[in-house]
Amino acid sequence: MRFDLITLFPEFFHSPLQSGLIAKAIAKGLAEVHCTNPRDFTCDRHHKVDDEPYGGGAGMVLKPEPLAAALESLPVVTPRQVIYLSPQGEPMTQALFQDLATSVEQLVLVCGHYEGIDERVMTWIDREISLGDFVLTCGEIPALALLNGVLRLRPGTIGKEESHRCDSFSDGLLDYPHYTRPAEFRGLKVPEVLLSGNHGAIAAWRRQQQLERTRDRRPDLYQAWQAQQSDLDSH
Ligand SMILES: CN(C)c1cccc(CNc2ccc(C(N)=O)cn2)c1
Repeated sequence: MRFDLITLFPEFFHSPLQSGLIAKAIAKGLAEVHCTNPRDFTCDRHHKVDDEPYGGGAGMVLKPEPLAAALESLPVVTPRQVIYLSPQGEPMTQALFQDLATSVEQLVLVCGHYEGIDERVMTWIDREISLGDFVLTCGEIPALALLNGVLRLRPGTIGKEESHRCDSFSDGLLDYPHYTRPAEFRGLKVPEVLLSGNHGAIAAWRRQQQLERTRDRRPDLYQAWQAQQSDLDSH
């Protein structure tokens, strides 16, 4: 899978792409990541990439020419999606990551800054996606999150396929609590059932934990899950 990051700050991505499972996936050739800086596509003496908004108002807007030139400079690998990260986009979810991980071979991620990009650049954009309902100084952080979440789902990135199965959001419920050695830590014990070796009881306890935690912490997810359950029951 090829990721093209359109960013004014390519150095932002250096360290995150050199550590952890993402670095291993890149080293294994599961993905290649390229950064393209719109500033390299400016023609004026000052390498201007932003300008004041027409119609007035605070902040700056990214100019269309450097962005469009940067986008047009990229190799095209199909199937591809050109994604713009902004607070106005569709929210990132595990389902969205699953969709992207299985449907494209190239992801172009356009990282906005300031107040955003000139609307005419949307001609080159297929999809607008948001990390959540908040504003950051840059689109690089959401782009890194999306790259991470999508690459993680590609076969081979995280060893045991098993670890996808229990993703918090893959079955619509939050995850159950996890424990590891020692069995007692500062007087705090591991729930007996987990030490029992009774796999049926363990699975039941974990499911119960998922339901309780989702009900208590995320009533929105819990209701969606209940609705999905009644759909399943009625068929
Ligand atoms: C309208 N505006 C302020 C703006 C528009 C575009 C980009 C940026 C750069 N900042 C970002 C980018 C994405 C997200 C997100 N939620 O994904 C949050 N902040 C800001």
